[in-house]
This record gives sequence, structure tokens and C-alpha cells, in this order.
Amino acid sequence: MSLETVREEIRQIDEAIIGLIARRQGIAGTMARLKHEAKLPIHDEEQRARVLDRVFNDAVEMRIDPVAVKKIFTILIDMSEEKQHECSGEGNLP
Ligand SMILES: O=C(O)C(=O)C[C@]1(C(=O)O)C=C[C@@H](O)C=C1
Repeated sequence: MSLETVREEIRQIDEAIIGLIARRQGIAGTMARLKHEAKLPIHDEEQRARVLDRVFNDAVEMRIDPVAVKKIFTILIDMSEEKQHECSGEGNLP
């Protein structure tokens, strides 16, 4: 396999990752509405811990660096909370 072929494969994987991040972010509005209706706070420390534990264990199973994966998901959860705050603004709930 050539350098260019491998770079093209990386580009396609990156595109897929961004698509999945956009999908994760896309449901933040619905999550914000459900939490608003249930009078629940956007930040949920216990759920954060559950998600981070789950992805840590998945990473261990897949033999990739679990600490790095946990860092990535900390950013993704922060992005989700930020989006949920944006969506919670007056008239912004879906
Ligand atoms: O599950 C929730 O309650 C969410 O809002 C989703 C999510 C996440 O991105 O996984 C985001 C914020 C919470 O603090 C915990 C988890």
C-alpha cells in the first residue's frame, strides 16, 4: 500500500468520525428538550461517569489507549453540554 493510499484511508476514516460526532451533537437538542420537560439539569455527573467508564472499558477491549479515549469523550460530552445550553435558550428547544 502506498503512502497516498493510506492517507486516503485516513481521510475517509476522519470523515466518518466527523459524521458520527455531528450525529452525537445533533441529538443534543432533543436531549435538552427532554431534560427541560423533566426539570433535570443538563450536567449529570453520574451519567458522565457511566459514559466515561463504558468507553474506557470498550477501549481496553479493543486494545486502544483507554486514557486517550476517555479524554476524547470528555471533550465530546463537554460539546454536548454546550450544545444543550445553546438549545435551551428561549425559543430554541426543538
Ligand atoms: O445522558 C445525558 O444526560 C446527556 O445529556 C448526554 C451526556 C453525553 O454527552 O453523553 C451529556 C451531558 C451529561 O452530563 C451526561 C451525558
